[in-house]
Amino acid sequence: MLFQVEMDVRVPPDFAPEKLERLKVEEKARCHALMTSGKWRHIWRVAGRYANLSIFDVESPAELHELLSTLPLFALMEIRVAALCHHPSSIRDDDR
Ligand SMILES: O=C(O)C[C@H]1C=CC(=O)O1
Repeated sequence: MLFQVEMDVRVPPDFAPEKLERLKVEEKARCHALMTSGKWRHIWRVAGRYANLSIFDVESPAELHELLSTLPLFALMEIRVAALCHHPSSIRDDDR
């Protein structure tokens, strides 16, 4: 199942810089692991914002929630999810 996920990172002004750096390193590693597994299919930076637009390919909404809610930066992110399905005009068979 494909989901569009938009993540806006909201760092409080008083957040400890060294803790943020550690979380960012952990987040990058988790992202790489999930991309390697195929579950995190794409990630793009949203120009002008500390945010990304991602595509996840998972078995269920429950699995997506588990993957997102255990991200190291989860507590600092505002996340919006949209379920995706094949468009009848699409000529691509790999976007189902
Ligand atoms: O930078 C971001 O968009 C937030 C988060 C998502 C992946 C990652 O490495 O950090």
